Amino acid sequence: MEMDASVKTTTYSQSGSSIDYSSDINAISVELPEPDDYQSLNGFKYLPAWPAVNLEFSGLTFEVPDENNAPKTKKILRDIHGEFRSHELSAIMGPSGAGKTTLLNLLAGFGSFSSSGEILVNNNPRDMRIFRKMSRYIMQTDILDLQFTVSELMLLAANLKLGNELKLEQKIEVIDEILGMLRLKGAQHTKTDKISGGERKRLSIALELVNNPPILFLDEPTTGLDDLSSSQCITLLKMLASGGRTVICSIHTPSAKIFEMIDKVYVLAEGQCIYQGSGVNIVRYMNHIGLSCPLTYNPADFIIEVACHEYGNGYHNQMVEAVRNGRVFRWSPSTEDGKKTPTKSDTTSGASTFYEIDQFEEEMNPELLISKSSWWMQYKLLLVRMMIQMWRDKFRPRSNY
Ligand SMILES: Nc1ncnc2c1ncn2[C@@H]1O[C@H](COP(=O)(O)OP(=O)(O)OP(=O)(O)O)[C@@H](O)[C@H]1O
Repeated sequence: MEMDASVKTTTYSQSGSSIDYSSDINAISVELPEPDDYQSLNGFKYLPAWPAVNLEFSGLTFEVPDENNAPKTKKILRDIHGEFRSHELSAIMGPSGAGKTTLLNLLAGFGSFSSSGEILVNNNPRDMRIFRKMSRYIMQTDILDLQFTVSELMLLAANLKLGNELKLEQKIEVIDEILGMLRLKGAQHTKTDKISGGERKRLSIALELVNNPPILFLDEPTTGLDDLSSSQCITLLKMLASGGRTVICSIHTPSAKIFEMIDKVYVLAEGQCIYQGSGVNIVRYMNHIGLSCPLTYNPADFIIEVACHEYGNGYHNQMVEAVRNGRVFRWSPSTEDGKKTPTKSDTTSGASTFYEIDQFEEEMNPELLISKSSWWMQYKLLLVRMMIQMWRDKFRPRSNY
């Protein structure tokens, strides 16, 4: 029981915040002078503003060895093109096996060795050194430490990601703001094995927001959630996008309500793109090519059925061709003044003017690329976390059967 005393919580109160944290996790935070280059953005008072990011890809192909036909390969993605922009919530849709996760992984920078094609970040070739710092990937199954409360995990993430850049009080303010925005304050003292599915998903997002990344990738964020939690999750992602971020998720069959909230829909079928554009335009587009979506039908279900050839085989090639030759782009959301690339003033703070920039890297504040916490600090934090976890696990009440 001695250890229990050492892990008892301390209450910290700053700017209306009243979050309890494990004193062991707090022990590693050291007070430093206030940094100058943080600004108020989106309610995130102390987090740095990143430049907004547009992601463009062309000729993207991904193939794997065909196990049934040894010397041959199987094409998972076939020469696809597209663009995902800042300030937009984009969704990659398609039937099971269409290649959604594969595309999301390639865009996030995983498995790119066996792929071909070009991926551009704000019109420049993607530099993985920078891209890794600015993007976060939230997987379908979140891995959370069950023996910690929501607040403790958030503070650990803040210490790992923000290092000594911020004082403890400032980190607590940041955490408070994020938990407030994601409606997690009610669960802040609850251990993560007790929180609901929707709260778990929001916590996974909250943990990744700690350094305000400009690009978020999410694999099936609504899987396993009920209708209400799903639409709350998508509303939250839309809010993050409207703050200047580029939010890209894969999604299986969204409800009509969720589908309406998506700014840009990218539909895959058999590794090819059959539609990219605004979700609200999809019915008019399909009408245009001779496919009539019944009034009472969910357009998302309808296009997935089309992708599964339920309305015949003739439409697939026609739709792929319309994407290839650019005819489909008239159904895309309009860009401001026809300008697509974010400017220096267009950041995750929510600014929204667009014009050309030549060197994206030059626009970045070099401070953003420097790791905020040293390997030694990370080692100490993770060691303390492991010890607390082992201790709590040892004294966790177990059922007798
Ligand atoms: N490394 C690999 N080796 C062999 N096959 C693969 C590999 N990666 C993906 N595939 C296959 O490629 C296809 C697309 O996979 P992917 O996971 O991208 O589909 P998805 O659209 O996300 O499907 P789901 O909605 O079911 O998750 C599937 O048929 C999958 O089995």
